[in-house]
Amino acid sequence: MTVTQDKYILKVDGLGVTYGNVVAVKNVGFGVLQGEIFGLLGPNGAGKTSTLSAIESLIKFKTGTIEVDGYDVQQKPLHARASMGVQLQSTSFQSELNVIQILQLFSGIYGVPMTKDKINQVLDEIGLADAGKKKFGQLSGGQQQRVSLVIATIHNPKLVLLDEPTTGLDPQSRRQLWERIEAIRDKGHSVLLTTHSMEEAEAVCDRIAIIDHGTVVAVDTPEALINRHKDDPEVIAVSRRGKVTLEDVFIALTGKTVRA
Ligand SMILES: Nc1ncnc2c1ncn2[C@@H]1O[C@H](COP(=O)(O)OP(=O)(O)OP(=O)(O)O)[C@@H](O)[C@H]1O
Repeated sequence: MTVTQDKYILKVDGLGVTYGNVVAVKNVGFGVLQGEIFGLLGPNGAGKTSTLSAIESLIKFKTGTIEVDGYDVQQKPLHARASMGVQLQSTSFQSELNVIQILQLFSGIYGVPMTKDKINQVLDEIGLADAGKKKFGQLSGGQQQRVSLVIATIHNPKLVLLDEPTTGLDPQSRRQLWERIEAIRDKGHSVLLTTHSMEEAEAVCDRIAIIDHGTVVAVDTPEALINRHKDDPEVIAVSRRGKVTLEDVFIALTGKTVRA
């Protein structure tokens, strides 16, 4: 982890999000340090996407404050947004454009033009050196995710937001994407990701927050959470084959009930 002097790039404090009568997020608070991968974990409907949407200023929130690189997202939305990169869904890209055209398009939109050499270098870095002329729609899921990660970081944002980045990928593509995410972290960016995979959280996240029913129930490193709870009777009761994992801690903290 390359955390620099505990500088928070993202600060969420007392966040509350409601949709009509539905309370989606209640008094959520956490911070993401410079140069760390922070995971937001929670069962279906826990409030992860609502929290990300509030950070991205896609929805108005009822209570609390959010600061990105020191900019309040409500007071200085343009500054805050310029400090963030968001991984777009693959459906957001025109499938008929080829990879080079997509990189050119988005570098133009973000105002950071890329030379031919720079594009080749980027393609090489993400293992797509021979795929520049391939249409986006012809790429595999893993390749599409790698292109969309590049787009999310094209303007060198301090904070990168990834909503379930590896869902649907095979183990090889998932590992490759983890390495890309770690490379982004190692360049000094902060990454906030959501995931349902406890294995992923243990493998790549420096710290995690577990959120349930719209509230944060735990924040720490995956190892510290396992160590703190490994002897809890609830954790031992759900553990399998004698080994306590982050998933056991997660289930013990959030319950076994399947959410709608
Ligand atoms: N646009 C909306 N209108 C009404 N209720 C909503 C809306 N979006 C989310 N909700 C509700 O807010 C709560 C939190 O949803 P949210 O999508 O933030 O959870 P999540 O943790 O991202 O879930 P998942 O893991 O299933 O994506 C849920 O009860 C959900 O039904």
